[in-house]
Amino acid sequence: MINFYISKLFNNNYSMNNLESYPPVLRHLDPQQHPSPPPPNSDPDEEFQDPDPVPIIDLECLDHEKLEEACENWGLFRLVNHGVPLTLLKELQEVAKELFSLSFEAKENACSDSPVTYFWGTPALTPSGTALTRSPQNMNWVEGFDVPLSQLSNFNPQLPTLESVRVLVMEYEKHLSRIGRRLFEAMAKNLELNMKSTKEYLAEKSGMMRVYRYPNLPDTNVGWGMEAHTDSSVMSILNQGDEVGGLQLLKHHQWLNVKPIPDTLVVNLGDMMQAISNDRYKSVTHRVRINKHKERISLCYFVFPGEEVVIESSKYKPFTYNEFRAQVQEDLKALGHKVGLPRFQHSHNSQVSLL
Ligand SMILES: O=C(O)CCC(=O)C(=O)O
Ligand SMILES: [Fe+2]
Repeated sequence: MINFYISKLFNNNYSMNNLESYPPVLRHLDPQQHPSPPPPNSDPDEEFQDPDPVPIIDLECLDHEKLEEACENWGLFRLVNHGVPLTLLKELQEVAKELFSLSFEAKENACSDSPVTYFWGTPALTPSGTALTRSPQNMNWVEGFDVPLSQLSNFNPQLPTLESVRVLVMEYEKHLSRIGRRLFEAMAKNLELNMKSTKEYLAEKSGMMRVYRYPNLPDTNVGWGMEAHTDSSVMSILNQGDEVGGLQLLKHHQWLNVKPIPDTLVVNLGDMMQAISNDRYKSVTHRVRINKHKERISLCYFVFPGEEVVIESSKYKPFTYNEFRAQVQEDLKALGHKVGLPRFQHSHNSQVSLL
């Protein structure tokens, strides 16, 4: 009976096998408390604006003015002509899907004693990779793998699907570190940062990768795939496939759906870029909504500054990424949410000391 309820909760084509591939907490949804709403004629959550308003940046013919406008007014843009083979983007989506569809226990076992961390319910991890526990009400409807790129070449997973992910991710990393560097150099030029600091800002091995799966649920009011947040990175480069939407960004107090478009990547700026640019560029607030009908796979590559590089700008006290990350962890533990950049602003000193 319970199994019947649970499988009804998920999509009709949602087999028990698939359900067992999810972490138990993502299966426990009480149908009495969360009755499914009647289907609306049109669901505003799933509508995309036409034409798509998100700025498009062409990496092959980089237009500095357009890039500047996107960074200042959006903090997010779509990247085309990025040079990542379409087959690689698709293969990554497919192999990630295959990995997630393994049983929960198989995924847990594959990652014990491994540099890759398997997590669920929150994207907030400690530096050692354990998920920071959330109360069930604040749970994010997501499971994922945290992939430390610097350790991948010595990693020898027993699970064949994880090995396929490793091989593809190593190939993908080459492309994405090139893209991250190229974009950062163009932004640094626009911001007239001196070249010495530009080279120092990005660490040699500055990337990190996360692979996510968001379940589909008929009642999307149960919560968020990923709640509203800003990224702590310099920038984040997202492969959200070409089928299932879910990413939303906040612009002028309104949430806007970012349409999945084949062969494009989505770049969003993070807190470090906002600080480096002295608030000229913005770390965009975004979130992921749950899709009623289809589960969603996304792969996110994060570009970080060197951990000990001091970020200096007039609006912020000098700080390193290590200090920023430690503060975020402290706030998550103490307050349950990230405070982020305001902690480091000159003008917020007095307020922060009262907290
Ligand atoms: O899955 C997505 O589309 C976005 C993920 C995200 O925002 C993040 O990892 O910070
Ligand atoms: Fe994010």
